[in-house]
Amino acid sequence: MTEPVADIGVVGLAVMGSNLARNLARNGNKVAIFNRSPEKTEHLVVEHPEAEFVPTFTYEEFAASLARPRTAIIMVKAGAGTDAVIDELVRVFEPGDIIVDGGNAHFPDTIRREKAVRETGINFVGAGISGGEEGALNGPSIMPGGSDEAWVTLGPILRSIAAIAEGEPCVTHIGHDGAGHFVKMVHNGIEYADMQLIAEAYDLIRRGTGKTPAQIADVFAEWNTGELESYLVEITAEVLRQNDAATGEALVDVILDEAGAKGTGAWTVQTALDLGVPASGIAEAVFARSLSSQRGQRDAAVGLPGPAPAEHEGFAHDAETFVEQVRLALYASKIVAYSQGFDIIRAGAAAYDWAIDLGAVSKIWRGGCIIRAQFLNRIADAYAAQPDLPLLLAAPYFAEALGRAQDAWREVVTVAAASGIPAPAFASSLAYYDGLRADRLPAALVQGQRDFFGAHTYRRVDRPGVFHTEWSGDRSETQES
Ligand SMILES: NC(=O)C1=CN([C@@H]2O[C@H](COP(=O)(O)OP(=O)(O)OC[C@H]3O[C@@H](n4cnc5c(N)ncnc54)[C@H](OP(=O)(O)O)[C@@H]3O)[C@@H](O)[C@H]2O)C=CC1
Ligand SMILES: O=C(CO)[C@H](O)[C@H](O)COP(=O)(O)O
Repeated sequence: MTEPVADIGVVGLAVMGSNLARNLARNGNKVAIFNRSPEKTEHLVVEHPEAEFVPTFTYEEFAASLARPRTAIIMVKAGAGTDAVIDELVRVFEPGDIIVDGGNAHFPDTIRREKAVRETGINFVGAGISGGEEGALNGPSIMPGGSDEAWVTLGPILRSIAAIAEGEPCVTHIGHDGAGHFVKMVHNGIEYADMQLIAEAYDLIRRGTGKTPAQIADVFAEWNTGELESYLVEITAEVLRQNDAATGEALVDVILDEAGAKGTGAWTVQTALDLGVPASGIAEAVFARSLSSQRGQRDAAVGLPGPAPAEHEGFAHDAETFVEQVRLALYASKIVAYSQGFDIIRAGAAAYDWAIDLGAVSKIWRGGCIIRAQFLNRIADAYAAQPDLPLLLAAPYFAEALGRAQDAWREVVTVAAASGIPAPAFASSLAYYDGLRADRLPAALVQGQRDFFGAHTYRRVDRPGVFHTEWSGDRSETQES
């Protein structure tokens, strides 16, 4: 019989779980490991003897190896795999033990699982973990939900393995039940938007200036020394600089232009729609990936009228000026994407009764995760100055940056449209910004139309109340009681 020698266990030893287990071991924990296929367990033990893992091959053995109260982190394929592992752990665990799901679970699943597991007396914590392979090993950003009771035990463990940014661990108790996975979902939605904006910036620079991918890598490397400093800008330079060994071409030119997606971006947009939050920049990023993968429709659209980007190649007369305009447009659009992301979190917190501290969220995203960026310090500052900030992009720092970017942002969107270069995230971010600023929106006409065909009523600018016009009668106005 296995002795209860381990402080913590990890179930699921693929990329994330194996590296997280090593991170836990490096930080003074005795780690029990288990994977459905035993080969992964055996492999990890052989590859990393320094970690002194406790290998286990049945759930009974896994539970027996853990000191009480038992704590296990699940890192398996989200969905049915997570449910299967939870069922097994609930079978072998006892009241007071803690099960942490560190995968990319959809937050309604986490709410459901937390409720079901709580009834057994076992604590269930859905924790978003970001940082990929490197982050899991060296320090991810961690977004745990779950109960206050579980956080007392988990907090010190998670703090010991999280990334450190500005001297602070990138982990905080986000809120109860599904709050952690909700925030991780929005993190990924912002990730989609950031990646799409960067991709549009690359495309515009390439077509506008004729620079090679390697030259554009230099542009991104330079941008990474300023206000755009971020992990995604940094790795963009790396990807653009990479040559394909087989052809000698830039790797980016031999990668099929059809973007994949595992679903977290779509969940973010679906949630934003449900909550009535106009997360248009994030939505465009998700749709841009979908469009890229519609190969049949893209083939059917070849030859349709419109400017042919090739004819406009090198349209930027002053390459350096254009590159700077794109930089400013990227920064402004990025501000919009983050502002929309924080709006989704605020709306989610209200809808699900989670006390989410938006400033704390911005702080734990400063290190370890995929969207880590210098920029998040400015967001943290904005929430520190005004914790109930109604609109992030209107905070003084961002308002100034948006002011500075105005002309360039508009010029880049104009030039993209005129040249037939798709820049949906840039364009929708600008339209969103203009929509917010507008003194008056054509929504008034939409209200009139709704009242016309469906007696849906409207409110007036000059007096309170709800009104309807008798459109099919004498067109007099009545006030609803
Ligand atoms: N990869 C990344 O960069 C990131 C991933 N995540 C999330 O972390 C989790 C793990 O990701 P990753 O390491 O990439 O691994 P995968 O998502 O590829 O999942 C593979 C792991 O899941 C296990 N598994 C699948 N189905 C079952 C099942 N029914 N019962 C038991 N185990 C099962 C596999 O076991 P077996 O070996 O037996 O097949 C394997 O250990 C996922 O939820 C993912 O979304 C989060 C952040 C970043
Ligand atoms: O969670 C992550 C990082 O935070 C993953 O990298 C993310 O799942 C990637 O998503 P997609 O495959 O949809 O691009």
